[in-house]
Amino acid sequence: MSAPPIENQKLSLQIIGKVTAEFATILTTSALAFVEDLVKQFTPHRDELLARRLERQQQIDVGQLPDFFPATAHIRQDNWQVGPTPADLQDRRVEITGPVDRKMIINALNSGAKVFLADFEDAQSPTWSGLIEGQINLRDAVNQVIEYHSPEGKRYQLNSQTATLLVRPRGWHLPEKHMLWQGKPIPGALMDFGLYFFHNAHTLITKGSGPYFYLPKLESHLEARLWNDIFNYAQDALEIPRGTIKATVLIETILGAFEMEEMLYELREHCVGLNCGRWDYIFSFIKRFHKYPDFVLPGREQITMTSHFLRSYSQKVIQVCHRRGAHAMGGMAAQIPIKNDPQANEMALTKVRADKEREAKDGHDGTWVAHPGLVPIAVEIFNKYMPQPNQKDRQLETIDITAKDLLTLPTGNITEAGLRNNISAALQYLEAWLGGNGCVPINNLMEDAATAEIARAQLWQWIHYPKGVLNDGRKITVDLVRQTIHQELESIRNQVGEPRYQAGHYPLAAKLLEQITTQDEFAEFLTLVAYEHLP
Ligand SMILES: CC(=O)SCCNC(=O)CCNC(=O)[C@H](O)C(C)(C)COP(=O)(O)OP(=O)(O)OC[C@H]1O[C@@H](n2cnc3c(N)ncnc32)[C@H](O)[C@@H]1OP(=O)(O)O
Ligand SMILES: O=CC(=O)O
Ligand SMILES: [Mg+2]
Repeated sequence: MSAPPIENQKLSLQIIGKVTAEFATILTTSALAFVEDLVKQFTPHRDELLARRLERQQQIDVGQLPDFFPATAHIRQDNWQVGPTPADLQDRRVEITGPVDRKMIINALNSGAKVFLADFEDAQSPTWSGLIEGQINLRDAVNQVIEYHSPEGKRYQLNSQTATLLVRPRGWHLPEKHMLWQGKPIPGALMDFGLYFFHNAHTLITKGSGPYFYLPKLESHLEARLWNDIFNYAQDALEIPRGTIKATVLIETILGAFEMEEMLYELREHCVGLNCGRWDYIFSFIKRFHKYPDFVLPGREQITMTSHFLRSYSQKVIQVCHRRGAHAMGGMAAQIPIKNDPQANEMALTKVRADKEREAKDGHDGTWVAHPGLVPIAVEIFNKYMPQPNQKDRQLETIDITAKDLLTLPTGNITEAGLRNNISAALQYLEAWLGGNGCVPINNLMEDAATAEIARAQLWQWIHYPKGVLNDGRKITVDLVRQTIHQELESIRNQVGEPRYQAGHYPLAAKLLEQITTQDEFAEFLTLVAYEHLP
């Protein structure tokens, strides 16, 4: 299917957000016509697939546990490979991620990592200004003219050698309320993908790179097929050969784990890898089984990648990817460097090292880091275990991961410290997110939308089921959570001081957290609830 010429189209997309002179360089008539085309072509199907997610949830709610589909067994058995991997994606040993903030984009591209994932998703609060500024920043980065002057007088610009750029658009669930089509918010993913692709695809190709994407939170191979259709449509519209776009799919939902091979198949012309998005994966595990009183997980600090269900899933990702010629990317350790406390810092770095070492030894072809200070550590470990650009030739055919492995509950307990940490982290994260910041350090850990989802999902689960009991015997109740939210809010208020507290969004964060954890219904996404309050 090829798109009609953009110049002949009459624009019916409505822009509700502010359009400054600088924003107008992104929100051009041609770019908006392109986004509008994508929206017209693909929104109805996106809506159907979101409805299908709810149907799957209803099936699970009545006891149908997920399993590998008999109907797609031929895809898992047949002989096929993904399309070729471009030269600048062959070696992905360390990928740094970060929001589309101007300074951070420069720092990340200069960090020494092989790849930079510029994030419109877990690490980005989707304010209108933040998103459009992010598009400006990315365009300037692609054109190698990006600069930043800090208030302290420091000047930032790109090094001669930089990381390969990958962009992660928002997940299918997130709307963009500042762009309306037929009076309704458009899918945020189509805005992020459409604007970035329209403005940068040709330049990237000319530079010898390409339009590369990370695809988040997919729940089924049909959702992967939708992205494939979008890629074909977009490439045809801009007269770019099909197969030029290269994507990496995050396996970060429990249902997606049962269809990872099918997802790779659907996107085989466009897909070069899968990634273990461990944080959303844990969240998805809690969410999809939230009706099961026995599926109550221990405190999130105890759910590590060595837990059977997570280790099994990461091994499955490696097995599937290597069988099909794709990169099997590892995930993000939550630890970040700790300033002014060498001992605590060393302990954090030891945890990061152990995580990266396990990934490299297991067969991952690369990993994620959250901070430039972690790049040399991860590089050193992957250099040691993977001197070659990747280890795709390592086949894990003797490993047999079953549905039971993927559904084995992690063991552990729930402590008061864990309860307080979930409440405090969710409160502080939500407050930051409502203020336009999508990734923050809290207690020396990186917290983003995925980790905050785990925190609030656990609180809901612990309140609602008999197994939600602290290790000192106290049942976690609505009253206990309310009272602890209040206490943690006061403690944060003392810590940040009155001016910061008054200028921030703390009471709203507390209200939303209380609502989402104590209500009967399990909210599909925290970010959807909070988005109503975002400018
Ligand atoms: C579950 C998932 O989806 S994981 C993927 C999503 N999450 C992310 O992308 C995490 C990204 N990381 C971050 O946002 C940050 O590292 C944080 C918020 C965790 C910590 O940030 P800070 O407290 O500002 O870190 P810190 O003060 O140590 O930063 C030192 C320098 O490194 C820079 N920096 C820190 N993290 C990054 C990053 N990820 N990319 C680029 N630069 C970074 C800072 O901008 C700062 O630069 P400067 O010295 O030039 O001013
Ligand atoms: O996106 C990554 C995750 O862990 O979630
Ligand atoms: Mg994620």
